Amino acid sequence: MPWSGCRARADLPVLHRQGPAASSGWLCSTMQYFVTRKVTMQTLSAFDSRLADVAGVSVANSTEIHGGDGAGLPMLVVENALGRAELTLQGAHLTSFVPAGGHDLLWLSPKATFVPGKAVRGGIPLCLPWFGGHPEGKPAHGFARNHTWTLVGAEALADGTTRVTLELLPSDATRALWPDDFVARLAVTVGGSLTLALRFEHRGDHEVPFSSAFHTYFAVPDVAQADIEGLDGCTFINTVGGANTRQPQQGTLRLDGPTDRVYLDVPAVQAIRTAQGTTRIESDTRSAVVWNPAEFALNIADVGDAYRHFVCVERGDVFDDARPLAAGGVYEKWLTLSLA
Ligand SMILES: O=P(O)(O)OC[C@H]1O[C@H](O)[C@H](O)[C@@H](O)[C@@H]1O
Repeated sequence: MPWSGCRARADLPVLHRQGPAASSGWLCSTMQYFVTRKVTMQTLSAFDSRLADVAGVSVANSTEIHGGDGAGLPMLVVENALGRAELTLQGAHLTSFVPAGGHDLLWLSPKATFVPGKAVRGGIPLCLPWFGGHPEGKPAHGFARNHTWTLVGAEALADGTTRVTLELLPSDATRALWPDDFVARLAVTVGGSLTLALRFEHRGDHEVPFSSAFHTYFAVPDVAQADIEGLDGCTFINTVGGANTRQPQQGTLRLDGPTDRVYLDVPAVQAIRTAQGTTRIESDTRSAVVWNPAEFALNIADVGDAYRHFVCVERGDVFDDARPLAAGGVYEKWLTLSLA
């Protein structure tokens, strides 16, 4: 589903922080209420809270939902009759998606921490505006996942889904890592399926290297028994141990140890089949990174032996599939997850 592909009701506009109609009276009379639970959080601005009030979106805090010490991270809960999702404002990072009557498609580590500035382990971190390590030693997977995004839109759509839009703009912290101006937006549509539509506008006056991925952690009962389909015949780069060897995938993929592979030029759709069901992955991105560290996870504090219960299939545009962004260039890609 493309960025603008959802059928929005004409009387339910996206709201912007500087929008002319940001009065609660106007909102009450024109927006359909889907609110399941309202929590006023001091961590969100008054305007953000008002957006949350009008479109089936509630605000919460990670400590309320996931426990743990300290202040935690502000979160959004998006819920309607078709499905329910949770995300942290930090990173615009999905941590849960449950279609009605189904199970959570996303894995959130039982050892996950919700700490400002540190990416949450699990869900869908956004790797942006680079994937993997950086040649100058800047943080892996870019800065988008570690910075706080702003809720700028909330809509109840005519088809019963709910869409929230989050935005990340430059700050002193991002300029230290990425000197150019940019506007990053993520539209998250929650229903029987989950769609993330990413838009990154490069506002610099010169070409820049660019790569990106939806680094999705899928919940599986046992990673050793999960079948990944939709990669047959694709060339993959095996990056385990820095090998960087290339070979074609033959048939269905089942992981049998530490795995870190970059599949290039993949078909639009993959499926993960387990005893629990089949998860469908669709995207207009070109790559799919498949990752599970297996026993190496024992050295990763927020994973440990829980590695058995996820597999990452990260749709994006990375390695050979990445393309630089020209001056003023825009990157727009989407990902849709559902139970098959
Ligand atoms: O620990 P992170 O920075 O979140 O990265 C986790 C993993 O992300 C991707 O899957 C990369 O291909 C892996 O090499 C990396 O280990």
